[in-house]
Amino acid sequence: MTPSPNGVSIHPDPQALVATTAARLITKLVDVQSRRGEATVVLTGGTVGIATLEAVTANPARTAVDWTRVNFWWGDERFLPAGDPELNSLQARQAMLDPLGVPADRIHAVATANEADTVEDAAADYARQLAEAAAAEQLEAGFEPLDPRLPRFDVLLLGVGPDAHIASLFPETPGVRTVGATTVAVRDAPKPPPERISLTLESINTASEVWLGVAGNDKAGAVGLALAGAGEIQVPAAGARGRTKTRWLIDQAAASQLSRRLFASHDSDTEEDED
Ligand SMILES: O=C1O[C@H](COP(=O)(O)O)[C@@H](O)[C@H](O)[C@H]1O
Repeated sequence: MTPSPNGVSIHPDPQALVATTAARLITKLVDVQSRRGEATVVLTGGTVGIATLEAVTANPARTAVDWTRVNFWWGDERFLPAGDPELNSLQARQAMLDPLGVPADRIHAVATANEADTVEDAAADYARQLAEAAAAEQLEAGFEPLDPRLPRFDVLLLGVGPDAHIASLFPETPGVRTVGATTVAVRDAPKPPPERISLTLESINTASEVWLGVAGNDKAGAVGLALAGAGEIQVPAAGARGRTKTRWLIDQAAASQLSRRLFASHDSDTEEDED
């Protein structure tokens, strides 16, 4: 696979990072909607991910987006009962989806532990939801999909853990090694809760744009390794690539192990849209 151009943007602090990412997301959604009418975003959990959604809600420019015509999916979910405050989808609803009035039929959450018997069932159900949306979209829009099992993802947001995990794909685990499937059930995640559902790396990499939002000193090693070209099995964040753009949106602390030479070679913040 030819790597898409990387853009690395370094912000002074986490507050500036999330405010700028929120503004970028709003602009991107306005652009996509003006071309195609509707847009699709894949959300992430985690500190930066949820703070970014809060910043979208707080941004006065949010009204430029037609939120009734944005489809939402998740890169990963924690397999927990409905109502558990650790659910990525619940946090996203509270931070952005509910305040902005996103209609229920645009929100494609992973089944909770009340709705699916096992984490494997939840992963299979999520794959089925994705495939159904892809089939409907292909019928309506009539375009040739990159992967017929997946809808088109305009922007896919990711956080990065201190161990360089993305979504629920942890280093050296079966999840990050999974090929040939769109979703994967995770049973022994090193970060609680142990049971999770994730898009696979090959699904993540069908997105037009992948944005990795990272803040903090504890993430600096992961960012440094990922941008130095580490292997994706050891450093999952290194394997996340958008088809037209991969944006690393980071704060100064997370950038502290990024060599100037590497930063210069990745600093091609070109705007290339495929639509
Ligand atoms: O558990 C998770 O962790 C990662 C990173 O979270 P952070 O709090 O270290 O930023 C997140 O991307 C993922 O969606 C989530 O399930």
